[in-house]
Amino acid sequence: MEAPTHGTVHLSDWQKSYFAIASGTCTPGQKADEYRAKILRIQYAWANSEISQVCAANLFKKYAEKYSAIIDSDNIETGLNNYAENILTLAKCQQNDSDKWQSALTTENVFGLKCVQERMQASKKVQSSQMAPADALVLADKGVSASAAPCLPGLSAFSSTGENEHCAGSSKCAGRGPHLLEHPLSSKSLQSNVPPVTKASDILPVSSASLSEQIHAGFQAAPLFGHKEMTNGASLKIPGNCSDGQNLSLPNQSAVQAWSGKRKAFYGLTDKGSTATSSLAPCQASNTTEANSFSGSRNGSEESGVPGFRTAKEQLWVDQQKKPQSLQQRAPVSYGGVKKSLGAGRSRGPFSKFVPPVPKQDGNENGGVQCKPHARGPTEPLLPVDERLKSIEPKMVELIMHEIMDHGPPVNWDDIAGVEFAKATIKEIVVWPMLRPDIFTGLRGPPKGILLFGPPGTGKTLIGKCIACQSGATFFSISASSLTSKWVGEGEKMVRALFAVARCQQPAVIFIDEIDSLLSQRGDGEHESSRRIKTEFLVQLDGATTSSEDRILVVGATNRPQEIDEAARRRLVKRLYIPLPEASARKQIVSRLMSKEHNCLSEEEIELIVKQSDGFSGADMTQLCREASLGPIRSLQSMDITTIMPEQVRPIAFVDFESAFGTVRPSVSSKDLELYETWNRTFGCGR
Ligand SMILES: Nc1ncnc2c1ncn2[C@@H]1O[C@H](COP(=O)(O)OP(=O)(O)OP(=O)(O)O)[C@@H](O)[C@H]1O
Repeated sequence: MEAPTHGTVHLSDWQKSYFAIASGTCTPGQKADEYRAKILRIQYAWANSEISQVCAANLFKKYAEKYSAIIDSDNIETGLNNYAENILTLAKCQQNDSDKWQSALTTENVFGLKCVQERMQASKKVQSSQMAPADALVLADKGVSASAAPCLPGLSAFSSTGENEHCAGSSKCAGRGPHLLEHPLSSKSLQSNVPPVTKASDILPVSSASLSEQIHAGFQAAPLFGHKEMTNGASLKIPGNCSDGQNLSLPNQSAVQAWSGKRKAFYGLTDKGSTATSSLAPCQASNTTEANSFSGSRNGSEESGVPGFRTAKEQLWVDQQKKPQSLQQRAPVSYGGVKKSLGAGRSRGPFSKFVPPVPKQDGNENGGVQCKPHARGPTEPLLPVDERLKSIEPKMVELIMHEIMDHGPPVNWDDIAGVEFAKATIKEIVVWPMLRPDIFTGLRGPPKGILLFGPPGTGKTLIGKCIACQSGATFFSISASSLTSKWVGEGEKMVRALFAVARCQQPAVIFIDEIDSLLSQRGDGEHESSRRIKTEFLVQLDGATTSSEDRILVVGATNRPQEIDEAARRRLVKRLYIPLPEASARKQIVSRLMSKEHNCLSEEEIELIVKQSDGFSGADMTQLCREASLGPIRSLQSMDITTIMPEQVRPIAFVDFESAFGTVRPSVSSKDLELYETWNRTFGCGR
């Protein structure tokens, strides 16, 4: 991008800052400032039509991610991780690497301020114990004076967490200063004293102006994402409760809120359902419920190094917990704050109905480049606007939505009997990285493809689905043979469309059953269309056309691993053998299935069933139980099936299993098993 020539931005500045950042010599604060400045420059360039919106959005994403990564990083050397610390820094004007963020407020002068003095006096008089004793004690422990803190009762719990955004810019910071501990009104008095609300103008006017200015400057990046209210001066206006005079609207609080809002804005810009206004409204979190839950959930947590303090990621986690159960299930904890705000921003999971990407309906949501949930009527046309879906035929998206995307019930690890090694490996290499992309980076990053191989009916599909459920990913399940047969001539397009939709719905798991038929070794007789599908698949799998940050996992399953060619094998880096269930797993399957039925099986009888079913697959065991469950019905021979009462059906007994063994046989031959074992020894990643 060409450097804008207007204003104070010059090419040399641009280059200088680039080299400063690249040199690795600048502090995290300087880097953050630089990235923020870059974001502004991008915005100027865009506003002046020097770059396209797409280009601006891409650049913005890039730098916003870098910026967020710094302010979110828990690493002391590379990040400005500590939210409270930064607020404190702002107010104290110490340890601040950026002179842009200077504040006139210091620990030394804060007590000299008239308003603070007044509040101290007032708090002396007020004996009402609006603050919860526990909170007060926590504050006291920290040496923070509530009497000096301009907190409302509703904010008391917040204070106790150490992240009272409202107070952080003023007395909390001061409270941490050396003088406060010796102050007559310090920890003892705060235990019962909560000061009355003070007019905004009374409180610490000194620090407000400069901070507000800086923050306004920082906010100007917002329009790129369509949050107009952030630039028109309303960005620092606190909506709802906060502005009605009941709560504080201290100038310096505003600054701190704005600082927090500014940070949140970076999370909230593209976050589903998170408008700029809400992200700039810490006061909403100051209602008692929020404050209490905040306090409660973090008590004793030392994760961030500040007891009771929550980072933005943790806040996200708490927010997730507050969502209805169904939502939680669909979108489990995502710690990838940066990714969340700037990535696909999906809010649905594997079991909800597919929500096609549609154009944004108003400028304030998502900035128009992301997918957005939308309740679409049956006749309403599908309008893919996501860049990644522009070249995809809508009918393909429809097909994927109806036939490939899985809407079934969730699967837990406990639902899969046995295969402990495979489950443990998958959790480690796939599920955790999908849940914590921030930790599993570089070499720890998840593979793009894994292969589950083994006899039929051993739970490979279950595992694929479980991966999706447990990692909060959207589950796409397709049989490779249907690519070549069902969508004749369209298979290649379907592969492309599938990956494109998955990219919009990431994190996503694409489960491909019978993957051998897609990736079989090339032969002379290979059909041209099959070859094209295979090529397209390998291209997609390689991520050649995708960003390396895409969180899409391909899980291939096969009963014929030996047919997979070398190139494909290499790409499916983790090849896990899913063997026949051992005795303990078979017992688990029978016990689990029987526990849902009326039965009279004793422990010994179950053991006998397990013994007798040696060599059965999971699917065989299920079939055996089904067959046995029909026994009681068959024994009602003489009765009219249309008239019998449910209670007339006797419980399932061992005798039913005995007769079931007469018709249900193991589906896997020992010869096949040998083949799997051999292939596992050669190419498998198991033990
Ligand atoms: N390990 C297992 N634990 C519990 N149930 C199992 C297990 N393995 C198989 N089943 C039962 O068998 C059914 C079929 O399993 P699944 O489809 O996952 O096997 P698969 O290995 O994918 O088979 P295929 O190779 O034929 O596609 C499951 O719905 C489940 O009822």
